[in-house]
Amino acid sequence: MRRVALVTSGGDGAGINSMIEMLSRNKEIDLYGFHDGYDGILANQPIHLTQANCENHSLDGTHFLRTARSKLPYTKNGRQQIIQTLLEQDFECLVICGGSGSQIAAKQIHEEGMNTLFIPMTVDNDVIGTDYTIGYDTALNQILNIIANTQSTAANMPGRIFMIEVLGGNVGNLALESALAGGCDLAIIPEYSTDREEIAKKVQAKLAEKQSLIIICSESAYDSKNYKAGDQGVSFSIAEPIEQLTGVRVRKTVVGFYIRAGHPSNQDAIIASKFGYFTAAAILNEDFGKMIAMNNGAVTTVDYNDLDFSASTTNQDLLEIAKNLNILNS
Ligand SMILES: Nc1ncnc2c1ncn2[C@@H]1O[C@H](COP(=O)(O)OP(=O)(O)O)[C@@H](O)[C@H]1O
Ligand SMILES: O=P(O)(O)OC[C@H]1O[C@](O)(COP(=O)(O)O)[C@@H](O)[C@@H]1O
Repeated sequence: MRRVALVTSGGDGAGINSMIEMLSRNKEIDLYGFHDGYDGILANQPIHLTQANCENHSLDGTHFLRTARSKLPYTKNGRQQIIQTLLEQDFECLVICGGSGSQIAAKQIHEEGMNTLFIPMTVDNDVIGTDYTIGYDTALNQILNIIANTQSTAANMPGRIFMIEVLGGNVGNLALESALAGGCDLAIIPEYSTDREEIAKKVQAKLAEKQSLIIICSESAYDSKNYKAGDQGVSFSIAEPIEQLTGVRVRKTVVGFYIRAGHPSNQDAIIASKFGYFTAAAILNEDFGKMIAMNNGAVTTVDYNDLDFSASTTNQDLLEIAKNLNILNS
């Protein structure tokens, strides 16, 4: 039996239970999870993740394991504490599920003495080396529900500007994709100029052509570097000059954390299941130091050393379409 530890780290992502459930099915793997990310490893109360414990819960919105942000991996000393605790318990590998920050930690922990595998999980879909992250599709679907309802009220009561603010961290993928999928009029994303006056002029020009406008605004569309992940309310400051210029009140919805929870969509559940299946294979083949990824529609394993951390994670195809449609804040 291969003794394997698993943590989730950073923001939660719907579907991760499917990945864990799939991994727990493998009879050659003895799987243990720790609550609360890296801190949970030091708290050292492993939970045996057997198939019997995991089955029937893969589609739950509540994860098998709580996730968390932790100071530990930022220092070599912290990482050594994690490694030593796991080695003392004879773990052969640590599976880390998380976003772009957790990915850095996974690589460092691997290089410093503990085999790791990394599974991309974040609603932001901003992880280097993979087209897809667990949780993204469910979050998009939740946003699309909100857009659909807003479109109804926009049709019922014309003459209004609606602005829907969504999560996404430093990357505009959630805003970009939901604006395109939802047929919205503008996506304000951090990759483009967030100059308030320019945005207001663009909105004014669009309002001259349409009865109502629906704008999707990324949480990080700040015009300064002061943004911290999870800050909310940027749409209020963007709306102010729009209202002054157009004389129309902006009706705002800050979607916030509603989108991170809930039952996973089929896409999240099936991709997570595939990730679990390929993670088991990587463990049995001792193919460590890798990320399980989705690229061009296929599950792949990507060596940490092949990751280009300076690359953009914004979806370039969608960006091109949005640019051509003139629905970006540029
Ligand atoms: N540069 C880094 N070096 C080492 N560990 C990091 C780094 N960035 C993040 N981490 C670890 O990963 C955790 C999650 O990272 P964070 O960026 O908050 O979320 P996510 O992994 O979902 O992007 C952090 O709390 C920290 O424990
Ligand atoms: O829950 P917190 O700690 O406030 O974090 C909020 C951040 O988490 C996210 O929802 C997901 O981020 P990560 O998955 O990268 O951790 C971001 O969209 C948001 O900026």
